Amino acid sequence: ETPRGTSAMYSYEDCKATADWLLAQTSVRPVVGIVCGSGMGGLADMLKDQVAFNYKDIPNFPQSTVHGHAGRLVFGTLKGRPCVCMQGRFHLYEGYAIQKITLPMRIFSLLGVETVILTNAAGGLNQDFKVGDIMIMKDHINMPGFAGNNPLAGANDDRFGVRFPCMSDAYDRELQQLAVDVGQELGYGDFLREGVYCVLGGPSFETIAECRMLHKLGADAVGMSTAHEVIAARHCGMRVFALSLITNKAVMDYDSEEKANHEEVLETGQHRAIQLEKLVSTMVTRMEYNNTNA
Ligand SMILES: O=P(O)(O)O[C@@H]1C[C@H](O)[C@@H](CO)O1
Ligand code: HPA
Repeated sequence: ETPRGTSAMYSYEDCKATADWLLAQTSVRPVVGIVCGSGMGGLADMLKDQVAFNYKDIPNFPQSTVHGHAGRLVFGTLKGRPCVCMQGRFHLYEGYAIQKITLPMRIFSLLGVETVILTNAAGGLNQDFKVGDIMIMKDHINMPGFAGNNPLAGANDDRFGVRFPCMSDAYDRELQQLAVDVGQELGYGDFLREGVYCVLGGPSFETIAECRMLHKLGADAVGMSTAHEVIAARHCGMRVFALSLITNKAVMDYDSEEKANHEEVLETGQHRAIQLEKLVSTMVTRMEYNNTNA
């Protein structure tokens, strides 16, 4: 009998079929996979010689339902490096099973991707953070995971990875250092930070008491994505780098007039778009790869 909540929802063969379908339609053999956060879809426009697929046309793929997430998988090159970019990601609050949200990571891996760069919009809990800051993720707190909502729950297929993957090394330290170095060179020192991201289920934004609690627990930023993708990506052995754009300050004070809203999130994305693109594209050109295509 299939166990409850099984990750066998998409078997290895299903993922392989989707990857093979994509590989048959493009000559790009991506070594880097990029995931665009809310309002950061412009990252995909950096790719040259694009071959793009609407999610609705890709076998087994879910659909994007959130404003600011276009729903296209874009292949192309970034300064000569073959890349694939998700212009739109999936979230728990859209009603998808967690295995469905993270399916693209397994497909990335089967496409030959070695390194995943994930971006997200997040609320700043750290009182030193300002709107527009870019936070290099050094770690995460997976709140839904505490309640058993982990993308790896269910039968494990060893062809993807081991039953109990380590997460203390989830965020590649060399890539974090590379981001610091590139950020300094580009003159981004004033708004480049590092910190811990906490994922919640959403879609409601946090209460004041929740924000205070998360901050006390060690989170610097709060959002509704990324950590699940990181777990799935690490499970299948890809290197991970992630960053949060602080699009709003989490409301921590009962006297505050601030109210979190998705429009502000998208607007902040627009303001920082150029710098985000420059940071990511420069990092991609400086990374080391095993694949000879790169
Ligand atoms: O896909 P990300 O994590 O960037 O999206 C964040 C979380 C919610 O989907 C939305 C809230 O404005 O932005
Ligand atoms: N909370 C949760 N998710 C978010 C936020 C926030 O304040 N801002 C952008 N995504």
